[in-house]
Amino acid sequence: MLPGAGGSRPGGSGGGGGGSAAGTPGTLTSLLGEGSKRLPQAAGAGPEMLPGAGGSRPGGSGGGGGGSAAGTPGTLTSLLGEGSKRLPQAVIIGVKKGGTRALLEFLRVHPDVRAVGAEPHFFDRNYERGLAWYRDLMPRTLEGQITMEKTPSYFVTKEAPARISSMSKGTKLIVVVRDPVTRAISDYTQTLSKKPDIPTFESLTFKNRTTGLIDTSWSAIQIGIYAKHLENWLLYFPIGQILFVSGERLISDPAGELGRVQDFLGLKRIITDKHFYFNKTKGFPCLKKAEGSSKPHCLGKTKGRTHPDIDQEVVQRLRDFYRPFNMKFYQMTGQDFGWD
Ligand SMILES: Nc1ncnc2c1ncn2[C@@H]1O[C@H](COP(=O)(O)OS(=O)(=O)O)[C@@H](OP(=O)(O)O)[C@H]1O
Repeated sequence: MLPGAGGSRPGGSGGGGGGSAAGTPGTLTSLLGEGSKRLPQAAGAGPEMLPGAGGSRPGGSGGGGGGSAAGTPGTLTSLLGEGSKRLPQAVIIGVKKGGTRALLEFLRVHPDVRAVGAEPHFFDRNYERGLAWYRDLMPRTLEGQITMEKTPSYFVTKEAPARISSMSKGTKLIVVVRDPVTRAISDYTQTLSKKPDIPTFESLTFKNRTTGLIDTSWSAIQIGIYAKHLENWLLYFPIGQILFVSGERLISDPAGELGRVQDFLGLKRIITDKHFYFNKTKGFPCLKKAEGSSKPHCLGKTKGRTHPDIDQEVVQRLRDFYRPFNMKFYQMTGQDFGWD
């Protein structure tokens, strides 16, 4: 276990939550080889503070830019105090390090999407503040515009499905998933960037290196058991109300994935391959024009970090560990993410 792995924040209950979800099927429980176990504090999950955190941007509503269906640009809308703050109709619930920021930034280009910039962490850490507090974080929208937010820790928060369902049973949920092994390494890389003295990835992976027993209580490992977390959501939402976005394809074919997302949200397909270019220096797709700007825009330097080299034997051991859970996840979602 990583002692106090990164993520503890004052007043925060953290992205933890989810021990074994009520109703975890016997197969998953036995695959894990254990009974209920608390998911520790998500490692190193600091809030992403975008400029104008809290949803606002200078002169903007956090939506900014883009004309609405009625033709009023978002920034003008908020300056005029037009429109109203609404609870989100769609939420990106995970997964941590899946590519959630990229998806939200790309979606914000759409004139009918308005999103809060920072992660509200309402359904995990701030729930006691109430829905009025949550709504107040949201940008103003006009009829026909969709309000969105992203907080990746919701996916692994045991209470989140019931809470989101009680806000609105019709909330559309989006999960960006990524190969759980790469995701774990990405998660560790983030923690390492904040706490350079932590033990190696290899030593944190195992409860006992000699026997090869994996420490499933380490959040970097635990978060990637997608099938287990999904069980918890399916107690409250039909599978058709959850869209699974491939984190890998979001990089290799952003326009293709954005096409699926726009369809799911009932939006006109406005974001297309014309909006993206591949930035060789960054090594990732970037926007030709960011929302509310005429300049090209790549994500910041905390996105697309160089990962440390991990012992290939350990990587292989993790691949073997995740395989049955991945298969189960493919079966549950009807999608093969090609992680093996
Ligand atoms: N276009 C583009 N630009 C930069 N980065 C991109 C992009 N698309 C996906 N990604 C991947 O997003 C990973 C970070 O995921 P999240 O934004 O979900 O992280 S977080 O949970 O909000 O911290 C991040 O992980 P790392 O590469 O490990 O840093 C990226 O691989």
